[in-house]
Amino acid sequence: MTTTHEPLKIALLGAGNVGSQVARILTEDAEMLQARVGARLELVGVFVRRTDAEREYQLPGELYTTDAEALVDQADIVIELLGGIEPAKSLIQRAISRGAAVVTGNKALLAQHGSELYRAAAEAGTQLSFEASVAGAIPILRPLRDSLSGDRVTRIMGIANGTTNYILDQMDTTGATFDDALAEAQRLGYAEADPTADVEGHDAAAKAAILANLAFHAPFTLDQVHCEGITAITAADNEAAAEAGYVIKLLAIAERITTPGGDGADSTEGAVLRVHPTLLPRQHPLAAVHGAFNAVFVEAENAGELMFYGPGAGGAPTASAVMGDTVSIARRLVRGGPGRTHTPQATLPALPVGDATTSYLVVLEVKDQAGVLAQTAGVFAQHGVSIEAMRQVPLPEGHSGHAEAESSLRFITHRALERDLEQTVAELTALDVVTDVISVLRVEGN
Ligand SMILES: NC(=O)c1ccc[n+]([C@@H]2O[C@H](COP(=O)([O-])OP(=O)(O)OC[C@H]3O[C@@H](n4cnc5c(N)ncnc54)[C@H](O)[C@@H]3O)[C@@H](O)[C@H]2O)c1
Ligand SMILES: N[C@@H](CCO)C(=O)O
Ligand code: NA
Repeated sequence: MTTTHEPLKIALLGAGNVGSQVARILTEDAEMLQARVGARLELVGVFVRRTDAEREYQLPGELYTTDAEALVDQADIVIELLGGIEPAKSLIQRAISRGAAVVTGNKALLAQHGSELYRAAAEAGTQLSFEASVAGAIPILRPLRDSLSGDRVTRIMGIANGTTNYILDQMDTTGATFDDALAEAQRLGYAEADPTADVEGHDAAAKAAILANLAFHAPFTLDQVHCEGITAITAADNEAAAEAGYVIKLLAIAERITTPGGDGADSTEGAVLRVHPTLLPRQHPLAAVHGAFNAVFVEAENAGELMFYGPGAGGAPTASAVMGDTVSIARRLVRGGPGRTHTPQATLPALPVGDATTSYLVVLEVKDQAGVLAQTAGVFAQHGVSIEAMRQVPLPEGHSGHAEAESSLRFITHRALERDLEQTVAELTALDVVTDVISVLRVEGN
């Protein structure tokens, strides 16, 4: 193919897990990319901490630089794969203000400062794309932004963090310990530089905010996401879940809701964003997502239920999403046409998690005496929480138990307001006949 357009200059910031794979693809697939874009994608430099460090994919030495600003200033497209807030944010702002297009996988940055950056890009008439920031290789942001832009998304449930899915899956299927599974996820390049962001749910929460932005066309941020990680999940939780026919997944949930109102209060339309360990029935499509795979389950008014599935982490898969954004941007630079900027315009308030409805699995260790059932069931009733199923189950293996405890009770509730469920559990905990609360887990998809 003949190309008349001059080469497009690409600056790569970061040569870690993802950056080194982007460098490899830009080099090894240069011809293919040129054919698809209609111009050569010329890698003009890679910003690194040390130019002489050993890397997974080695480029000619002269391409490495420690001068990020000079590199950004000569680029048509800047690919940011440093992670973290600074210097990533300033470098992206610098690129935008020069009119360069930007591709990033930096969810931590976008979930906190996205609105400011989207606005800056729109004002500068340049493009900012970030498919890699949510669910790695899976095309999910483009479908939300484009394919579903004529529909109304009502709810998203995602397995959006590969590391925690890998850990929970290993614990469920092989009985691995939390620490061993985490070490393996780190070795395989799924985990963030500081894996606290993975296991405490912050990475999934950042993705929930970005997904909600695109799905609901409103500017949600990380601090509006209710976030619980997986560090408190115990063997007893796993056992209780398995015994009741569920699997535990860390879900990122964004849903449009209308509060019930009543008692003088008006009903409000808004969105609740939450990340927490969640029980799913074993037959739910998301329950079949194993290892470090991700999946995003989308419900829309007209489309119905959709599921997007694939590798959500790892160098090469994430680099695939980065390259997709890069090619798309490059084509527009070559052929003209409006850039794709994302400017959330709707106003949809973020509502507190107490307004969400869900159901709970509650496992209590109780004294084996007359009236225990009536007393515990009574607490659910007082808070208007309806019980779907109740069973007396054996105390979990390895659960030492209290001297007077001879039994445990497992309740599964119908859907109820989160705040009513929370109060129910608090009151159950305080009952004299309840000697321990073994598990409290939310259930979705039943
Ligand atoms: N690894 C994945 O599976 C994955 C998936 C999706 C998105 N992401 C995102 O992609 C980005 C990159 O992830 P990664 O896994 O490649 O991380 P990484 O830690 O492997 O690579 C980041 C690189 O940037 C360099 N860097 C960081 N700060 C720097 C600074 N101030 N100056 C010079 N160099 C600096 C680091 O030395 C490192 O080599 C992050 O935003 C991450 O959240 C990663
Ligand atoms: N640490 C993240 C990388 C992908 O964003 C994960 O485990 O999913
Ligand atoms: Na993606």
